[in-house]
Amino acid sequence: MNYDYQLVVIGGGSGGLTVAAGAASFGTKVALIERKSELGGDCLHYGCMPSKALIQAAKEVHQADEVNPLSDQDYDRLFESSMERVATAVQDVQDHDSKERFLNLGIDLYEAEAQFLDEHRLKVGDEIVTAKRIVISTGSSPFVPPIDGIDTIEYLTNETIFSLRKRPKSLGVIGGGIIGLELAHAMSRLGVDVTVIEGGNQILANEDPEIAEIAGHLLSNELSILTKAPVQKVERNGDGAVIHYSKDGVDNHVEVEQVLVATGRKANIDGLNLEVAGIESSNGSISVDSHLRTTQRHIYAVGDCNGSMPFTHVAGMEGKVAVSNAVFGLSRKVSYERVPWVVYTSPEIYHLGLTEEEAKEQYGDSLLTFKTELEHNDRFMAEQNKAGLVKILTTSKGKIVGAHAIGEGAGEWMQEVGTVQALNKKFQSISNIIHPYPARNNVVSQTADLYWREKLFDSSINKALRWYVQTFR
Ligand SMILES: Cc1cc2nc3c(=O)[nH]c(=O)nc-3n(C[C@H](O)[C@H](O)[C@H](O)COP(=O)(O)OP(=O)(O)OC[C@H]3O[C@@H](n4cnc5c(N)ncnc54)[C@H](O)[C@@H]3O)c2cc1C
Ligand SMILES: NC(=O)c1ccc[n+]([C@@H]2O[C@H](COP(=O)([O-])OP(=O)(O)OC[C@H]3O[C@@H](n4cnc5c(N)ncnc54)[C@H](O)[C@@H]3O)[C@@H](O)[C@H]2O)c1
Repeated sequence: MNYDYQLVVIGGGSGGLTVAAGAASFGTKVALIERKSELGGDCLHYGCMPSKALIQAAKEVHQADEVNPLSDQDYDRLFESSMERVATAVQDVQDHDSKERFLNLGIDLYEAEAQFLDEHRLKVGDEIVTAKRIVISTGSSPFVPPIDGIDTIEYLTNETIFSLRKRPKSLGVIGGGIIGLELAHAMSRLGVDVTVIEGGNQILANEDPEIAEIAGHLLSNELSILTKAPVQKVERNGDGAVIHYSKDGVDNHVEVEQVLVATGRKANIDGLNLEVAGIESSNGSISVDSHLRTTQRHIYAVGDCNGSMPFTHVAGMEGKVAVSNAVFGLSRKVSYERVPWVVYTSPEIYHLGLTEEEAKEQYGDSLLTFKTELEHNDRFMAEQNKAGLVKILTTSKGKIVGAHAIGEGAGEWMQEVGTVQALNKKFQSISNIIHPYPARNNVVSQTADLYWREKLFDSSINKALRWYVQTFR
């Protein structure tokens, strides 16, 4: 059978753009279908980019306030200009991800919603497009739980919060995950009175509990955080809202001007008509095997829509694997073991691999844990940024199984551990790398030195060496 395209990609976000550009650069005849008028997806328009722009603007406002306390009028003005700055930043990246760039790669662009008619045919607006192979990369949207009264208020999500121009006096954030905390912290630094209400036992449920506890403690200096406080009901209150939650079995409430719902994500699969193409889903996401193939061997799914790990760098990594498999017919597998992530609160949190609890369960007594508190590092002392911790988990031979840190800039300097792990080197090898003093990554080599202290200085080898030196030298 002849097809219109060798490859059709559905969704022009982080995953879809990687696949379309990668496949086209190897001569594949590619169509990219995106329902929105611009390419870039969630990361560019409602996610990574606007949130990081906002975090930076808010950090600068916070620093200004520390030097010279800001008035209400100052905050109103700076809130508006920070939001304008976010829009400019998004536009800058948009220009880079322009349609022209993809058209110049020889890709045909369709601006329409795609829907399967069968396993090789798609309805794209008024047209029918046929494809030999298909990659689905339709991303995810905010999941809004069925909280009583939620439809009676005008709540914000990550899709609407960046459109605010007027500073709300107060904001209730339902959900203390990454989205909730990054945005809550930025908003509080822009002069908004923020309360985060998290139903679970800890904020940042996926973080190592010790790191999450430090984060909760530090963030509480700038905003209110409630844990073990599931939100049960919301009500309209004039132009604002009342959020009802229960804490320790006692019902309580908070009155706020605006509500941000940050309670997780749901894959964008509803309108795709997956059933007619024989594509199965499970727990609301498209089911894929380790080659990213769906239940139809010629159809792949990458990024947030397959429910693996909802990060841009994962969508990109999966996109590259999908290109290898769909374009070259290889059988490359995905692995999530070495995927780091960063929470861009201030200070930042770096996460790689297993938490201490998970690692203990897997490695038992053979697990080694190396920790350095930032207050024991010269640079962090010099900068008076002493709050924070580095925690590395290794096997007895030094294989890195988990790496966690909270500290100023941790997202950058901790990646050294991720790089060493990716190169299949042992943690202690960092000890032999000369770090410029006093770069912040000295705290990583300082932590690696602890491995040698444990292995050499406190061991029987050390006793033998001491005996040798004292007896013969
Ligand atoms: C507030 C926030 C902050 C974030 N910050 C970070 C961060 O700092 N670092 C990080 O790694 N990740 C971050 N993420 C996560 C990141 O945005 C996502 O993991 C990433 O965008 C997923 O890429 P994707 O290609 O799977 O989906 P998307 O980028 O969402 O792209 C999917 C595209 O498919 C289109 N589409 C959907 N259905 C159809 C259809 N039927 N037909 C045609 N088109 C369709 C959509 O319009 C969309 O453009 C953040 C997310 C949020 C919400
Ligand atoms: N820096 C980054 O890389 C970055 C930034 C933002 C988002 N992301 C990605 O987006 C994903 C989704 O983030 P998220 O924060 O929306 O989801 P999440 O699942 O991490 O957090 C949602 C939180 O909401 C809580 N919750 C749910 N219902 C509740 C209720 N009724 N009352 C109180 N609390 C309730 C949950 O217990 C949970 O802790 C992240 O896991 C991450 O992969 C990444």
